[in-house]
Amino acid sequence: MWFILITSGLSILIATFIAYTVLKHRLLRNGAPLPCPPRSLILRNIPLMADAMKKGMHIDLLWKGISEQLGSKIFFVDVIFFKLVVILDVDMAKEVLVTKNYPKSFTYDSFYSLIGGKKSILVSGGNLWHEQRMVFNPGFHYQYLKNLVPIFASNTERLVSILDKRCVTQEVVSMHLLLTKLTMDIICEVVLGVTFNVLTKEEGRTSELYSSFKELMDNVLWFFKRQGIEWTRDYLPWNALTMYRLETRYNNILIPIIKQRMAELEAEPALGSPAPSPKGSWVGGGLEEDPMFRSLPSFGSDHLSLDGSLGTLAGNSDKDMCVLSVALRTAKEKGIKMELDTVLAQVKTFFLAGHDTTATTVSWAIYELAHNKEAEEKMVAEINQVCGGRIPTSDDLSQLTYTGCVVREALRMWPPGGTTRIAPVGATLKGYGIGGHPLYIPHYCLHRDPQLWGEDADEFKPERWLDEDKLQKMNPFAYQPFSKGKRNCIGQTFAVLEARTLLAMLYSKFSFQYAGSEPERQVHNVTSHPKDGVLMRVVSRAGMSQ
Ligand code: HEM
Repeated sequence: MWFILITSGLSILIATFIAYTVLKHRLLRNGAPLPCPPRSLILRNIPLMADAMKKGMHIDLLWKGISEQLGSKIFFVDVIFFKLVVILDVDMAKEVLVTKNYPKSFTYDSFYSLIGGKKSILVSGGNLWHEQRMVFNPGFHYQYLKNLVPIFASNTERLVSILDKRCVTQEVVSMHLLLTKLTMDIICEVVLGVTFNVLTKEEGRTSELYSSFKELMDNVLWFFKRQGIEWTRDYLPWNALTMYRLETRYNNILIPIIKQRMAELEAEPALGSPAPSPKGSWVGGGLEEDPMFRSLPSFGSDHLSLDGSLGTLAGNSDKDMCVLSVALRTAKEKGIKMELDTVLAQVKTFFLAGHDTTATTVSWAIYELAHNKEAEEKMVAEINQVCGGRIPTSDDLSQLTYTGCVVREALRMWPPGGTTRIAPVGATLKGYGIGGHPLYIPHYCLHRDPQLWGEDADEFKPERWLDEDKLQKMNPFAYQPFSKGKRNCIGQTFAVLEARTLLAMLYSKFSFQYAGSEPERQVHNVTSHPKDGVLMRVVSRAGMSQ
């Protein structure tokens, strides 16, 4: 009996595998065949990949290596059940992201429990995506976010007092861990209008929100890293039950708050017609009218039009002004019905996409500045001159030009993510057949390409962002930490504003000495981030000047 069951199970598996392999080759048959590493090259690259991961090198270096060996900026590699098409060419990236704006690929399915499923603004498409982006855009617009600088600042003050103590004890701290918790506190307060004190509980207890998020994330990643058996997560009952338990625990913290905000907005009288659209289009948070971005030479603005207005930001208290309340108000004015599961999906997406990414950016900036004292001193001089020792205002932040260059440069050298799209079956790209398979654009490879950035592409040079003439001549798709086109990052203004606030407040009081192993290793989860936590010894600036 068992023998029959096992052999028929195995036969079904083998037949499916053969059918799938035949099918995937057929899918790519349209257009010219894509370059692919010969089997030997793949085999050579497996130890390379294992070695890279062990050493904590950036995984995208593997794609860079294959591209150089093949002499092609587009190729595919076999990833067990599908072919991954890797694109390192700026013009091809433009076609995928802007000209065709292909939808997100199925590879995001692995993270559904973290982002609330297919209704998430990160992965959805069509009308649902359009509506959600329109409803949430106002809350990520500079005109609104600039009012939230005090929230960024008051949370950062708590980090400052933790670091004050560490200056005395000379204890080494993981800046990445502290910043991850701080940015989680900030995103919670900005999006939901509540404080969870994730950072302060670091001293003793763990916040329920943080531990439930982390447990869910660890579980998702465990399976994500084991591609061959990933399906067992959802189909083996005990794995599926664990996932259900973890997701429910996380959801149960968020749902009551969301329901409360929805009830408050339901009870609120309608505020009349929405405010008129601000000048120009502003997908991605209205960067063109954002003085923070205007203080830097422009580079590659690609804002595309999307209907929307600044919405009505009116509210009486902090919670009325949270991103969620602003979005619910906009939806009400536009007659868009917001279901609980749709709202939950967006809140979870903002939590996932909106804290570790910024924490990683600031961590890398601190790491690079610790290795580049000249840049640090320049930035500190600017911060002292503009902020004069007080807590920065939004106007101050928009004048921090060099600090802005530091943030841009940290994002160039260490972009936390990439993007993966999928083209319909039969699609071609510059004559190559690409249909039906995920198209991956590794931002790291574009940002470190010497052909695009020059021979110093691997060096941290914030000054490169001041060379207006050179920037104007560059292809805008050479730099895309926030991706490009309509699906660019909704939180980019938020992230840059937050990063500038953090750097201004931290560096007006402290300097950081790197205390980790050289070079800092990297880890690749949903995003790439520093593996060793950016260990730092904190030095008080007051002490330095005495
Ligand atoms: C330095 C910080 C950040 C970086 C580097 C970053 C990067 C990115 C990238 C590369 C994408 C495109 C992803 C893809 O195509 O798969 C993206 C999309 C997105 N990001 Fe960010 N992000 C950052 C901060 C934030 C913040 C603070 C938020 C929200 C509070 C946020 C929310 C989102 C959302 C909702 C999307 C999906 C947008 C859409 O498809 O319409 N991100 N981000």
